[in-house]
Amino acid sequence: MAKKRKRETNGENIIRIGDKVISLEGYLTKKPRAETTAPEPKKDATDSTADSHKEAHPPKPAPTIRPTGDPQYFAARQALPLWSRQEDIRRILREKDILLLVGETGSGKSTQVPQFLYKEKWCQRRTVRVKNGDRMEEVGVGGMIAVTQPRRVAATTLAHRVSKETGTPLNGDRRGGDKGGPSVKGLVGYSVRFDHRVPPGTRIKYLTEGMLLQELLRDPYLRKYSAIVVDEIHERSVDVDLLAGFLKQIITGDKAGRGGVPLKVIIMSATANVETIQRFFSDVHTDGDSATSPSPEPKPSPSMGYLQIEGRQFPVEITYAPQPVPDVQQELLKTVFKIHTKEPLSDKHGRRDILAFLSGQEEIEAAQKLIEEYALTLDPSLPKVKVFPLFGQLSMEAQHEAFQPVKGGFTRKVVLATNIAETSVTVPGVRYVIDCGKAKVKQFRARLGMESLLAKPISKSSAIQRAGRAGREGPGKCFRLYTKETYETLKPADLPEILRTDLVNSILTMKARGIQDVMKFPLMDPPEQEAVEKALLQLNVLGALSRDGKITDIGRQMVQFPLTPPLARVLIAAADPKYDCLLEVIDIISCITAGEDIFLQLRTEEEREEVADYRNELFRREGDLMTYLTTMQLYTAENSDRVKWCKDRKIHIRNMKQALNIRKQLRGLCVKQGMMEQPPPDPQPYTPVSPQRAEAILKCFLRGFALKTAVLAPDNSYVTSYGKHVVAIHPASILHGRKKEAIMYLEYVFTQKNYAKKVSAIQANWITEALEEGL
Ligand SMILES: Nc1ncnc2c1ncn2[C@@H]1O[C@H](COP(=O)(O)OP(=O)(O)OP(=O)(O)O)[C@@H](O)[C@H]1O
Repeated sequence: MAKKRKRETNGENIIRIGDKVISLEGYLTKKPRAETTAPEPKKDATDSTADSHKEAHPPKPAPTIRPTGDPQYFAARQALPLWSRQEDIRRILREKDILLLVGETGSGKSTQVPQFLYKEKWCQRRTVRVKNGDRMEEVGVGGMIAVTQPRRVAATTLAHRVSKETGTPLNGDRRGGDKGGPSVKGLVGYSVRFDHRVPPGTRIKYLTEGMLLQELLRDPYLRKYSAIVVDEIHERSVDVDLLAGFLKQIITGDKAGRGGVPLKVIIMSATANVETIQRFFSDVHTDGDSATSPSPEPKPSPSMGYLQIEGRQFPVEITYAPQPVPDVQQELLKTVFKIHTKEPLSDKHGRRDILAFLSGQEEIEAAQKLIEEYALTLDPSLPKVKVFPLFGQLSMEAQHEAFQPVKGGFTRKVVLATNIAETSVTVPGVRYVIDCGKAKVKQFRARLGMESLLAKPISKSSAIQRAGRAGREGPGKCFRLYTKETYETLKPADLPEILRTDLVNSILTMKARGIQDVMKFPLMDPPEQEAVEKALLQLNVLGALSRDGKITDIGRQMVQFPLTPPLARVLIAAADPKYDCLLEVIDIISCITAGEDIFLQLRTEEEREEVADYRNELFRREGDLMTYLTTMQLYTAENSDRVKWCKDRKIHIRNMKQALNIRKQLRGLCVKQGMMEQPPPDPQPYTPVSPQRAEAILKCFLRGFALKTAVLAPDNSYVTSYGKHVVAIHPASILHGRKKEAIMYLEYVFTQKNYAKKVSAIQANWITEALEEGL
């Protein structure tokens, strides 16, 4: 990609990518335009019209089916509302390829459906003949069921639960098996980032949507699988929308790639927008890659069944705040201790623990501190309180702690979670839910290339899901820290992520999967054309797409990394002998992708004085990226007490550990891809990076972030190179208040003001160099 490419010069800056002609106006020059907002969701998530589509067959009387697996779970499984409908589920799927299954939270969808299906005839592995180039070859198709989850913690906890119910080991040894029956290999497995447990013989595999998308790149017909269960579709992450598009292509395609074996798709949720899903799977789009041209007439549904299962296992009593709550943290504290002091610790159903939903990591950590401090003042005759935080950036081990029974019998567990625990999961012991009514939502403004992360009111769908976490092991209670009137004003569902996110990643995934015309890819809610064009252009600048819109070798290499395309591009540039700084770049990327900032915010002058000397050792005048590098290098060189090392510098211990995990994974991937030799083990002596090497590292980052740069204007403000907006350096950056010739920033966020975050000082001419290298 090093060669310079000429832009078309018919009077304006334009570039052709495939069949798109995109203007470069505004990237290098100003082009004022009004901003638009993304459209509202079209339909209520809890749409009552769903009833009119109910399965035509009346429910059959509950057959007396004996569960298989571990007998200690028989009674609980038989009590689930889904249990008596298992024959209906099997019957529909014998006849049809798609089933939309709507059942209340806790009715047994995620745990039972795959168990109902894996013994079905259509679910057995078959050997078929498929075309490979000019010749026919024999391949195995089917045998496994994939169950996708929006989050890692849901995939792993469900796999643990189902492996217990089936009485088969997750670690793949042969000691398990139905009691008294023949020994079996593993039946259940899971696959999430950093962790895969797929024992030999696995028939039911829980995995994140992202992992299945990765598998699709390697196996476009999903030949391993007989069925894909898309669980919690209502969350409408970009990944699940892409997955739905790919699945639609497979089920409506000619099945030759699967040797004629159909792939069954089961879509599940408690709060799905039934109409949107039915409409999506009913009309057959043409994906633009097939030989046929788009059909003007929607074709009939490719064999879709719908089943709505009423009833929940246990009731959940909902209480609203009588009036608006001025201070949510205070109200949370009051509610936790009201429950704790007034309600029993357990009953005949088991423990009665608390799960509270807060908007983000910061709020959780603040609440944890408040609750722990207050708990110390309690009467010693009362049970103790043990708080567990639960948010996405925690390591999997730390997340799993919240799912363990609390140690010490006379103790109540209080789990403080983000919406990571909102769907799919059962947190054992939880019978009380406290819902603060907010969640941090990412919103990307394509035109500005800017992302905001603001706490916003949740949707009704989320509120229902949150309450659903309380009634899973016995009758539960949900305390909503907002009024009934506020609840009524909540939107039925959240805006699908694809309409409010940077599309660069999604489009690269489509291209890697061979989709040429991304505008024709089937999506439930297609994004605006302008957002797609911006993403195409950015991918071209990154060198991931050629000018004719095809994915390049670099693009193909980029999708192998669990990173955003700009960061993946930086990583690949770092392996180029011209820059040769892969280990350093991995260290920096690990720190910036490990969660919220690894540097804790210093709130008081005292705190600042306390850490000043320590932190000065880490700071580099080149800015935040080089500071992260020094921090990681010194941290890994430390071989006595890393916890103390972090505490002295007010560095987030958990995030630093997570950064180490990411570093290990990225190093492993780079070795596997032949980008570097196995690096020497830690600890390595610390050697400061020379200014020349720092320049190479920053230039490498510019390969991914040339469009995220700003130049100092005569009035001392920073003006972005793309769009010409004024941006300020965020107070958390070490370059805050400094005047540099030009800056590069990895994030552009809107909170109270437009802020550049993760900032580095660069030279203005490096920007043009990097852009020319890309174009
Ligand atoms: N990890 C677990 N520990 C204890 N009980 C569990 C666990 N997972 C599931 N269960 C039990 O199985 C029941 C059914 O769970 P399942 O996840 O299958 O329901 P669901 O219909 O998929 O719910 P949701 O829509 O809320 O995800 C739960 O209500 C709970 O009683």
